[in-house]
Amino acid sequence: MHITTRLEFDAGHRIPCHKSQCRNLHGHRYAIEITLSGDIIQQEGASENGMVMDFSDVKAIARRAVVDIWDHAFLVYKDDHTVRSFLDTLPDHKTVVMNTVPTAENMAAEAFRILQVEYQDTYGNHLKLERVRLYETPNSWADALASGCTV
Ligand SMILES: Nc1nc2c(c(=O)[nH]1)N=C([C@H](O)[C@H](O)COP(=O)(O)OP(=O)(O)OP(=O)(O)O)CN2
Ligand SMILES: [Zn+2]
Repeated sequence: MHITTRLEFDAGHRIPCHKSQCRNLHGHRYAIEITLSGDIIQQEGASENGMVMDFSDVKAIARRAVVDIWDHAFLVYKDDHTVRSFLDTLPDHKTVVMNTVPTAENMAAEAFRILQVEYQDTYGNHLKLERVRLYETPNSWADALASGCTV
């Protein structure tokens, strides 16, 4: 069985060497979808009975490990020295320095890497993170998959 839940957040970024508009500082209303697989829990009387994992628990983990860190932050590539220097001048600014250029692909890969270890199989139901889908706009997204082909 597969389950998916979705969270949204706002963040700023730029793609420093982009051929067009995306080299400018701008922001998105991002959405992140978390897909887990596992057996349906069969434990009479348990809160999770009939579920792969409680959606609220899936979201709480994603919020703590990724969404709350990226929300209302500016995501800056570590080698984007111009913007990093500027951001450093802003007192108490929420800046997240990324090891890769903050494209949808790299953000999906990074979120997958972070979340993979967060979803623990506490019911012995083979719980596994299968996919992180990161929407940069309503029309464009990237998938990081457990198979590793896009991570
Ligand atoms: N493969 C990728 N291509 C682009 C990315 C990316 O992360 N991966 N990012 C950008 C820019 O960040 C840009 O902000 C988004 O580009 P685009 O989809 O063209 O934005 P629009 O607002 O024009 O989207 P519409 O859906 O057409 O309104 C560029 N490319
Ligand atoms: Zn963008």
